[in-house]
Amino acid sequence: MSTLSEVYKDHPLHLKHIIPLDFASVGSLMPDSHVWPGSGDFSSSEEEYNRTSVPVIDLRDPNASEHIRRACEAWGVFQLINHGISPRLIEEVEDEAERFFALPAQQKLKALRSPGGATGYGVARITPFFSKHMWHEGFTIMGSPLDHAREVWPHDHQRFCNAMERYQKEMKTLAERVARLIFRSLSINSGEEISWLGSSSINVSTALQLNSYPSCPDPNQAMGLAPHTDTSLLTILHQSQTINGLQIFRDGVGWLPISPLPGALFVNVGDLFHLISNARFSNVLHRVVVNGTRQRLSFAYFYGPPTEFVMSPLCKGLNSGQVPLYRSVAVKDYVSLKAKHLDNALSIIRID
Ligand SMILES: O=C(O)CCC(=O)C(=O)O
Ligand SMILES: [Fe+2]
Repeated sequence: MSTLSEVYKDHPLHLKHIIPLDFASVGSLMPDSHVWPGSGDFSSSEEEYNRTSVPVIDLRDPNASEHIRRACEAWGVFQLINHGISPRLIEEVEDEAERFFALPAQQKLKALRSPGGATGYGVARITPFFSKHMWHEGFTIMGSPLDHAREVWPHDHQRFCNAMERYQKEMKTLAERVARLIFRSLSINSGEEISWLGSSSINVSTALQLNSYPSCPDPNQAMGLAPHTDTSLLTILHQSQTINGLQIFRDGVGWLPISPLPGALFVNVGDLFHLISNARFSNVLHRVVVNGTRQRLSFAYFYGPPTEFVMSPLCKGLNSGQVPLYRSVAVKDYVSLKAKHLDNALSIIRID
């Protein structure tokens, strides 16, 4: 059975699309490579609207599944509270991520993602689709980060590895719980479609992405992370508690900032739940803007079915008379399609 890393091996990248800028060496002048044409003003006056409107789901609520269904239909995102992830663990991951991103560029490059690799230090995977670079550096982890971490810290990598491994373990359990609630909201409680969910012997597709957005000399000309949807079933995001940056796109409204809600994790529907729900759930388009004074960190945990699993719009999720909008596709083939086409991957498998 192929892993997510093996799928990415078929889509090697050029080093110029892997190596981040040495942000610490940038003075007050933006390098042209990072100036986005027509980016203009990223601020939004919708902050209050967002604060009151993005659904907040309490995982202890007995009706959580129903609330999540409504949130996935109307928004494709929600803030999750009482999720059970210990604040202490989140702090540890923050400390370790900060320790890594604060290293001199030379040191960080020791963990550089290889051209055919999926894990390690580098720019966002979506970089080749844009003519300008993003104001961002990342570290992708799938399971143990030991191989990369010991290159960076030959004698002091254990605390980084421990924090990242424990965080992924807890995130996996949480993602399973949330996925089960979402499937239940589609009337899928058992059966072939979710036979992989929660199984200890079947490898689900997961990745932990540590994101760092350094402070920027001209935030209005830079892009933290360009607009994209996630390839996952769902994504669980922790973001720095006091710094805005993430924005979601709402039809008829435009870009809305997602202010961090203290203690909450932010969940968004990815392409795969959009497909499985036959487009009932929105795979929300999102981006990240940067700020002029502070570095922002976020940790995205991507969760999906095993790579061999074939997804199709679920029959039970379809009301009678509805037709499937997408063709069936194996997770690995969809990941490949997205690696090649980014914005068009879903339209390629759409049934006209
Ligand atoms: O930094 C964020 O808030 C979002 C990160 C994100 O969208 C991603 O890693 O896919
Ligand atoms: Fe994302």
